Amino acid sequence: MAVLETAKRFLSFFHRPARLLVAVSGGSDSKGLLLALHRAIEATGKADLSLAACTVDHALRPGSADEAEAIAAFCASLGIAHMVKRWDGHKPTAGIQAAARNERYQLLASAADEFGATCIVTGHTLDDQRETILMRSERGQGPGGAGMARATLYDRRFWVLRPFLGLRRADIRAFLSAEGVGWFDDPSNMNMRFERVRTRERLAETGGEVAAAWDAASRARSSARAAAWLKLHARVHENLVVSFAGAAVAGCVDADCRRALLAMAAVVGGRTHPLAAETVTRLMAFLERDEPGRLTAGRVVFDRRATGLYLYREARDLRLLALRPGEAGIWDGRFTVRNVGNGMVQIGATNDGGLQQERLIAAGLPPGVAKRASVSAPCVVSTDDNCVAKTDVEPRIGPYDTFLPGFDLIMAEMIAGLFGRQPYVRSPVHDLLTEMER
Ligand SMILES: Nc1ncnc2c1ncn2[C@@H]1O[C@H](COP(=O)(O)OP(=O)(O)OP(=O)(O)O)[C@@H](O)[C@H]1O
Repeated sequence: MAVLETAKRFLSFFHRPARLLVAVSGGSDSKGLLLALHRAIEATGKADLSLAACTVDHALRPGSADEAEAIAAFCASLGIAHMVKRWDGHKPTAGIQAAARNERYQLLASAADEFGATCIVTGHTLDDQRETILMRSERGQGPGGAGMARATLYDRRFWVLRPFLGLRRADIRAFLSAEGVGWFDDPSNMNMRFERVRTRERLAETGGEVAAAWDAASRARSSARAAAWLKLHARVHENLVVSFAGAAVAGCVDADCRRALLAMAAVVGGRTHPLAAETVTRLMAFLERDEPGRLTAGRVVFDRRATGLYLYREARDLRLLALRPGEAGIWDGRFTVRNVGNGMVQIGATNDGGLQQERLIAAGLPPGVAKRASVSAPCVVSTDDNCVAKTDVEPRIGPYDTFLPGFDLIMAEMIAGLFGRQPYVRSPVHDLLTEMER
């Protein structure tokens, strides 16, 4: 049967020993995944692979706690350790699905920590994939906008693997029915307020044809080309300025190079998302003019000079971040700062641009660029009386540090390296890009 075979094949890719945390919502996909992985381990007698499970109770509707308990009982019947994580924090009225998703991944990662898991596994299916591709392409990412990766690194800590991404939901349901196991149907899956639900309806009408044109392997190849272009042409100075040689800029008409440039711009601007399509059009027109000048987009100044193109953070809206001793936080989306001193500190934009400016000039940047870029450097602007401020500062790779899709790993590694960062955590499966994305 396709479902069980898929589970067995997936397990065969693992570096051993491994402990997989299965994210089980109680819907058919994740319940089918848990059961299929359990049966696959039973059938192959792989003692060096084990399962644990976690259910996130979003506490958004009555009865959710009972459903979580029912999943706990199902796991107990299989002898699988299970944990319920409840979302107790503030729940916004707008964007509830996105907020629930962020919270869910955080809670799953904390469960993975507690279980000593090697990775997290979710039950996304081909049906989910088609919806995602259609939604993203309609949001302006063009036809065939990116789909989900089979493997995504969450928060630089855990790989989230999606072994059923090539399977249809109907097959998983048939597998569960044959095993005599039922599932919950989440009522929010019927709520037409949600974009995903509307997309699902439309796909059902068109038979899923619209969304088929995307494949992870070609995206991974494009990512590799983008990385090669960055290696040749991009330089990072003091983690504040990214420069490109003048001749390289003309290359941005190529889609891969453009993606690389936009990813760098997102890092410099401290943003997780790429620029909107109309802003990209404006930027490309500016670059094609090939004349000295400045354009600001997505909190980044694109400073075009005879010597090249320079990207740096615009000196606006640089907020303060207060950190207690031992605490870490993200400043301006661009730097993770940890307070390793003994007093409270406030991080803000530098009040001594002069020193930074000298460093940037010494690194070979035009004085005008050095001057403008230096004022967006992080710095301790105040600390408690009689305390010595001490901080660890690390640059953030905004587009990839929270969710890094496997097909962008090569480009993300290149960017992280240019910013002097350690490589991302390795995936627990062999040869991620060739085997997982096939
Ligand atoms: N409440 C939950 N508790 C544990 N796992 C969950 C929960 N909700 C979803 N998941 C996991 O995520 C998978 C996808 O679920 P669903 O399609 O509802 O989420 P999504 O919001 O579309 O996906 P994404 O994880 O990309 O946000 C499920 O198969 C399951 O593995």
